[in-house]
Amino acid sequence: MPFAAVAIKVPLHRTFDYTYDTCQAPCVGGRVWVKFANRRCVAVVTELKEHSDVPKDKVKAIESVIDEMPVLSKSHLAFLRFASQYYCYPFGDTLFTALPGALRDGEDIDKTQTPILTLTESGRTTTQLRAKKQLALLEQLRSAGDATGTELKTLGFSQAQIKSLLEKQLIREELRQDTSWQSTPLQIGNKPTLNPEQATACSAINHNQGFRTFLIEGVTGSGKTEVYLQCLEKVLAAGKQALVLVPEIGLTPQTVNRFKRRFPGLPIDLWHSNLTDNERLHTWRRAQQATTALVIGTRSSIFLPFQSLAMIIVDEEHDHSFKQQDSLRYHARDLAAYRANQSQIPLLLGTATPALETLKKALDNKYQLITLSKRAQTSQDNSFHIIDMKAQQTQAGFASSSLQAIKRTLALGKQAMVFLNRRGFAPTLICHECSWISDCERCSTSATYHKNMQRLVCHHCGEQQFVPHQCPDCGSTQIMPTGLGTEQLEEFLTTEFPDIPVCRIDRDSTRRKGSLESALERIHQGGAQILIGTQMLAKGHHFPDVSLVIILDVDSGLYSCDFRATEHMAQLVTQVAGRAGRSGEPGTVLLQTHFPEHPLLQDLVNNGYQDFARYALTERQEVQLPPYAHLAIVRVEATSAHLVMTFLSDLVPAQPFSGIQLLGPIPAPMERLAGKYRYQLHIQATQRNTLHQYLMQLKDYIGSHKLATRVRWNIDVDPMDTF
Ligand SMILES: Nc1ncnc2c1ncn2[C@@H]1O[C@H](COP(=O)(O)OP(=O)(O)OP(=O)(O)O)[C@@H](O)[C@H]1O
Ligand SMILES: [Zn+2]
Repeated sequence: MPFAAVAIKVPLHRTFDYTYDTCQAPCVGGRVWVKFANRRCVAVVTELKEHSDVPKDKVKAIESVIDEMPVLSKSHLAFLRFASQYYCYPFGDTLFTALPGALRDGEDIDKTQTPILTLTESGRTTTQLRAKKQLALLEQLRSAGDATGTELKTLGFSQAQIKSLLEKQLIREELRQDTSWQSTPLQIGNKPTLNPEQATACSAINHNQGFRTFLIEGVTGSGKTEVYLQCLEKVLAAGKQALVLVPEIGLTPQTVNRFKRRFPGLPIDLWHSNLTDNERLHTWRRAQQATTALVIGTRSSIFLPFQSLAMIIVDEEHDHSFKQQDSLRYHARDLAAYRANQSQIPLLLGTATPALETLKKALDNKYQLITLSKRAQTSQDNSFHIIDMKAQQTQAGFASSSLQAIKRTLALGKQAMVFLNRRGFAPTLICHECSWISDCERCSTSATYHKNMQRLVCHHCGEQQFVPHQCPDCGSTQIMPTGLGTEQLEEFLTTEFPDIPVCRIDRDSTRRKGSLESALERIHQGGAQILIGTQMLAKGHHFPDVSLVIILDVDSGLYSCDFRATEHMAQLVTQVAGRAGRSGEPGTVLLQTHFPEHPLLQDLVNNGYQDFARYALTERQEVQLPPYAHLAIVRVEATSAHLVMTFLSDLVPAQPFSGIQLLGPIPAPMERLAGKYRYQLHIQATQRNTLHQYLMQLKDYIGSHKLATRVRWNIDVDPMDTF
């Protein structure tokens, strides 16, 4: 009797056997409907076989077959199996995480047409429209060609604007048959001549055959993207596909347009969290059928089933958004390395501030290191200055010299950028009389004061409270905001510089759809302005007019309990600083700190990230922390602290396991979050294999533990932080 082993979306580390009818045979990698625990659900066939260990009278039959052709190829299944094992996450869950929603629900994949928006005759000539944004949309189609709804939405246009233009018959939707693009010669838009360093980089990459990882360590603005573009040229001209992974906030209109303009007419698809199920399905299918040439996407695009993938690029590889922080806790960069190896293709990792993991592999010659040491459009480097904040008179957190620097910059018609990685008005309210603090009721942290909203908001659990007029403890009316947030900076700078437009970019100011895009557009129009932002403003943007950058708070990064905090601080400082002086004159970067003599800060400022990172690596080696050891964290939470402790203590074996160091159970740095108590067990090993062997056993042990269903637990392999 023939059997099919199938994966089902359940939190179990195994597949399930079903029989099937040979006249309607399933295929490996195809979907079927099965009955599981009295529920009808979609399953993916992972193996067809002649024997099963399930007793004959217990085994059920597949209800019906959905796909005649696999939706997941054998190699893709192998890739997902690897991801499941590596991240200790159930195979069925992993597989269903990778599939787009429509396929998870059993929908048909058999669509071969994509809706495209194109200009009508009158759309081509219209130059007057009352709605500016609609006019901009027409302009976009005129300059960069037809586009899908997904693309336009990524570029900051709304569904309402599209609809309105459709009604005015200035654009129309055409269902276009996906055709092969491989047979038409690749068109290439205007491009600069590479400088010698870029040319060396491209030639090293283009001469490569098979799998190889390149780390392009290029200072900010050194033209890494240009290197990607010129390497892609070769791949795309050969009719092969490529994937460009970008950080969550890196998928800006600028980036997208740059790729579109360079390769006019080429089918380019975008992938990010804001797509509809249908849009995802389209891109999935276009990747699989090779009707798309290039996908630019955020982390989950690593799961797309390309038919002929020939290059993967991870831009800003150090960025934390490549690591998923819940369910399948994967790192897209690390999975990219597996996929590149599996497909025997090159992997390009680019950044000005490599993660220490990546840098170590490059220094160990596992990756080929390519350095771009000069900025592409200016010959000089930015100048850094440390401002000692000890005993300084400050105004809204600014030293007087910082304010003067802003004045000078604006007088020259340039832009100044102020960076503070904390949104809201102030991180706490404090009672002047009794020192009551605005704590979040559900977390061991304070709630941030948001003046515009008149609310206290916990940035960890999202809980909102009204702002009290009187101290809840002593009744005093002397409650004041303490500490700084971006809202406060905005209020202060708007009063200080009344004639100058001030633009704040953080998660609050950009919540409305399209608001980030329009803010970025305003900045790009240039002229004297002050930009205030959190890390949303730090990365990837090219603002030619910014000549001054002020970083207000580096100190929290110097003294944090997390071992990656200094690395993270240095990356952020370097990336933010890199926004200054990107064209013409070099920029000025001011760092305000209470610890001007701190050796890491000195190293960063005087010798740059490259030096800092190499020094930081020797520090990690001394204390045997990643990347010199491999780490996994078991995180457990429940409403009862006792339950969590009992469970975690039970995971610590009586006998030590050779090659494994355990730390814990210890409370998480934020012990209480959203009303739950959180504890952790750190598991560390010098050998990757030892760690994974241990985790395999541990995962099975946890799965069978009687308390496992009464707590929430997860295993985080290669965690990005210890919070
Ligand atoms: N060879 C070149 N000649 C002239 N201009 C160039 C050259 N290479 C890049 N540029 C320009 O220099 C600017 C910075 O280049 P690019 O965006 O590629 O740098 P990057 O290293 O990717 O930047 P980031 O710091 O954002 O990561 C861009 O405006 C780009 O068009
Ligand atoms: Zn909270």
